[in-house]
Amino acid sequence: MKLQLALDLVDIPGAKQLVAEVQEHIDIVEIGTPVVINEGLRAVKEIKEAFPSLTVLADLKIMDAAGYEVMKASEAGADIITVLAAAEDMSIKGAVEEARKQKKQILVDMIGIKDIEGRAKELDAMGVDYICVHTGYDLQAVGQNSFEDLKKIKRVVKNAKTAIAGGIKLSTLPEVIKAQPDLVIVGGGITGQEDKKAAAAEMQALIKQA
Ligand SMILES: O=C(CO)[C@H](O)[C@H](O)COP(=O)(O)O
Repeated sequence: MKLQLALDLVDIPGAKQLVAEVQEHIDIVEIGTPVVINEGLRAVKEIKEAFPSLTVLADLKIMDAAGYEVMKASEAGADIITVLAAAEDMSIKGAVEEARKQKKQILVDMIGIKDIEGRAKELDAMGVDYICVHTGYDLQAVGQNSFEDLKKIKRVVKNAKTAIAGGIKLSTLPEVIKAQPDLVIVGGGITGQEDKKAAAAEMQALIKQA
C-alpha cells in the first residue's frame, strides 16, 4: 500500500516547500487539478525536476483528447496521469495506449460514477493501471466518503490497482486501510495540519504496519 500526497491549494514554490518537508514519508506526489489550472503543466515539470526520485501524478482529470493530453503530461515529466471514468471508452483506451507508448501509468477517477461495480469492471478490462474511488470536495462538504465504494471495487477489479481519495484523515485512515487499497490519496489530511511532516509520518507508519 502506498501513500500519495495531493497538492491542491498551493502555487509552485509552495508545492516545492511542502514536498521538501514531507518527501521521506510519501511515495507519490500529486499535482492537483487546481494547481494545473493555475500553473499549467509547468508545475509537473518543476516538481519532477526538483524531486526526480518521487513518482509524480498529474491530476488532469482528462475527459477528451486523452491520447494528446497524456502525451503532453508525460513530456512534462508525469509518471501517472488521471482520466475520468465518465469519459468515453475511446478516450480511456486512447489514454492507456499513449501511456504504454510513453511508459507511464493511467489512474482512472470514479468521481460522479453511479454504477461503481459495472464501470470498474469495464475499466479493468480496458487495462487501466489504477481505479480510484473518490469523493470530491463538493460531496465531502455534505459528509460523504468513498469507503463503501472502495469495498465495491475491491470485489470486482481483477487486474488494476485500487485507490481511494477524498477527505481521508489520520482518524479515518485505519478504516481505509482495513479495505486494503493499493494506494491511499491524502490532501487536506496532511496539508491542512500544522505539523505536516508529523501527519505524513504517522500516516506512513499506519500504512506500513498494514
Ligand atoms: O482530487 C482532488 C479533489 O478533486 C483531491 O486531490 C483529493 O480529493 C484529495 O484531497 P483531499 O484529501 O483534501 O480530499
